[in-house]
Amino acid sequence: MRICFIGAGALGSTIGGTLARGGAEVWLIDPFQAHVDAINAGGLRVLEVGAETVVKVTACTSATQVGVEADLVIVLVKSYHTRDAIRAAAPIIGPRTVVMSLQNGLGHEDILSEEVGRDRVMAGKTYVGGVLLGPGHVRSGVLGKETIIGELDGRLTERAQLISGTFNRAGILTRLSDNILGTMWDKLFINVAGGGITAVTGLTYGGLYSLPVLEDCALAAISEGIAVAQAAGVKISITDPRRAWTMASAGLPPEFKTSMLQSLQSGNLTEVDYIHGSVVRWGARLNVPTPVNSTLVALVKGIEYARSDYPGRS
Ligand SMILES: NC(=O)C1=CN([C@@H]2O[C@H](COP(=O)(O)OP(=O)(O)OC[C@H]3O[C@@H](n4cnc5c(N)ncnc54)[C@H](OP(=O)(O)O)[C@@H]3O)[C@@H](O)[C@H]2O)C=CC1
Ligand SMILES: CC(C)(CO)C(=O)C(=O)O
Repeated sequence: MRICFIGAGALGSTIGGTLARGGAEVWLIDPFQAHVDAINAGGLRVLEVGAETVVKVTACTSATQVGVEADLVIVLVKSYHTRDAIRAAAPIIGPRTVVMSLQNGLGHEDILSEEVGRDRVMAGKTYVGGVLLGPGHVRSGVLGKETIIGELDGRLTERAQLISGTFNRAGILTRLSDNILGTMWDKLFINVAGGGITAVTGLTYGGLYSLPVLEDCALAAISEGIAVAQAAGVKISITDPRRAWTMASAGLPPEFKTSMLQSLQSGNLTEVDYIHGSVVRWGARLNVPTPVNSTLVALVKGIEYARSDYPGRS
């Protein structure tokens, strides 16, 4: 199976490297030239549970360099780059190409469907983690972490089985779901638990999980998400906010920083619109109040704006 990753940063490199090590034909596509050059020159260095392996994999900065159609395109750019990224991937998308997002948040499948057609789009969520340590060097958190994929209409198709088989053979624990929408909301609750609060406070998980008033705020944000999903008729498996709160920190050290905090600290935009913002948008549609998530969206956007050249800035 020829698998092309659109976005080969922390997670794209982690999952792409693991699939390549497992024997799949993998292409990593990313504009980060130094990263691409390092991978092509010396392989992708993957640090996993203290041991480093070097994986031979091909990287390039543009889909035009691949020269052949992909069987599977996995989208792992930050959410706000999704539309531009899938448009730029047109040269590798043919009649049989499946396009799948493993990004955090909600709404990517609608963007992808608008660009490539809904029949080509599958959905997925992953609990795998990755950190880019430098060009060509990634810390992988694949071990014991589940990935769930599925068709948008819930059918257990041959193509879905093929993809989950390829992932499992490579060592990525993958399950096929006939309720991928529920899976996507379950994962959203995990991100809602700590994303906005840590972005606003600058706290690592050690701090977040020490202060009861922050736990109350997190539980309130998750509860709003659960109420919205239930109003939308989504079959979620997390119905107790405390479960999402506990799951969000499972296996992570006190010094862990959420991706939303990491984005702010590295001077980038966050995915707040796709995480807390999804709860707010769905809540507005269904008449479910979401004041805690609305406040978190406003505050994170305020922090992003404070770094811009806004009128009156001294
Ligand atoms: N890292 C993790 O542990 C996890 C991440 N996720 C999700 O995965 C997604 C990716 O996150 P992560 O890997 O951390 O992010 P990164 O920022 O590390 O990687 C994204 C990469 O995509 C590149 N990119 C931007 N535009 C394009 C484009 N048009 N074509 C190809 N590549 C492009 C970026 O380059 P540039 O920097 O130049 O913009 C960057 O190198 C997010 O939705 C995140 O929420 C989900 C679970 C865990
Ligand atoms: C690892 C986890 C679940 C932590 O909230 C995450 O997905 C993130 O930080 O974006």
